[in-house]
Amino acid sequence: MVDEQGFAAYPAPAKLNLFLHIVGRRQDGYHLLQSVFQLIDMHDTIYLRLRRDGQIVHHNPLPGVPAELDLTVRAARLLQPKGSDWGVDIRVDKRLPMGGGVGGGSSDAATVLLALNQLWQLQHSRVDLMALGLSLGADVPFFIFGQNAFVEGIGEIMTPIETPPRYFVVLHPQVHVSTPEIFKDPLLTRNSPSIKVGDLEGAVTRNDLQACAVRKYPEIAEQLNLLQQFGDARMTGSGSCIFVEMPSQAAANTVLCGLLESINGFAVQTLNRHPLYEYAK
Ligand SMILES: C[C@@](CO)(OP(=O)(O)O)[C@H](O)COP(=O)(O)OP(=O)(O)OC[C@H]1O[C@@H](n2ccc(N)nc2=O)[C@H](O)[C@@H]1O
Ligand SMILES: Nc1ncnc2c1ncn2[C@@H]1O[C@H](COP(=O)(O)OP(=O)(O)O)[C@@H](O)[C@H]1O
Repeated sequence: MVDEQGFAAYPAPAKLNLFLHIVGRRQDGYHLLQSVFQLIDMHDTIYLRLRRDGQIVHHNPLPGVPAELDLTVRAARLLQPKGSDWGVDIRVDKRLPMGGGVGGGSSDAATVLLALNQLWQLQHSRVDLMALGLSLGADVPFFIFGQNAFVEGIGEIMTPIETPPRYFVVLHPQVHVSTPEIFKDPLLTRNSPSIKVGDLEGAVTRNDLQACAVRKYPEIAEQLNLLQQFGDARMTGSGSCIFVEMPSQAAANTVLCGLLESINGFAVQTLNRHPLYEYAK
């Protein structure tokens, strides 16, 4: 678990939004959504090493993200008790597409909160960590919750749901979708009917953000067309990643192998629980 430099490895898994409906808007302009968040086995790895000088040091900042703005560093700062001599060295092995709608940054932050809560012996409850996480991003509480969930509000209301094991092909069109721009689109559907968790089975679902993303980014439309030959392909979150269900891991791999080399994709399997689920009580 601990490497020769003293770093321990912690996984930060991705999610897919199996659907995403916009059902209203708050006074502050934030949109109210309903979505099923599904954990998948594609992940970043966060390496952490304890320090006792109170410093939080990021050893390999991501291109275009200064260390102080990285969600891992922000999560550690948020958790660090005032005046504490607990510190940490951070390294991130980034595998998840950034700004791809698979929640990579949020999951990195959640993993840091879960791991440091233990390493720094803080004993915050899961609920407290979720509340702290929400100030870093709307998806962070879900990863701390650690179970597949029907998610409402702006991401803070969660009902655990059982989802069957499934396989997906996930493609990453090489475009950066601006989340605020999509939410500002005058053509965005903002009044999808609200559904109840008990009515999920058999409900007709979609991603309401997808139509706006497809209009603005032809690369997403092209790759959606490509995946649609295999099933009900759709976008996750505010994009740009898209996904389609496959009957098996082998079938997902076969589809990936048949794609042009210029297309970036992954074959993934669902997770039942976050790998660090037991880190919070
Ligand atoms: C829609 C989701 C679903 O998972 O997309 P992804 O981030 O995964 O793609 C998330 O909830 C995204 O939430 P979050 O990650 O906090 O979005 P941000 O980039 O911080 O939001 C940027 C801007 O989008 C708008 N915004 C965001 C979320 C929301 N529920 N309503 C909004 O209106 C706000 O104007 C906000 O300032
Ligand atoms: N550790 C991190 N990993 C990814 N993105 C980060 C991280 N820290 C800060 N960010 C910023 O957050 C933005 C959104 O990241 P990400 O979570 O990957 O997108 P999404 O929510 O669409 O999945 C990035 O474009 C980047 O500027």
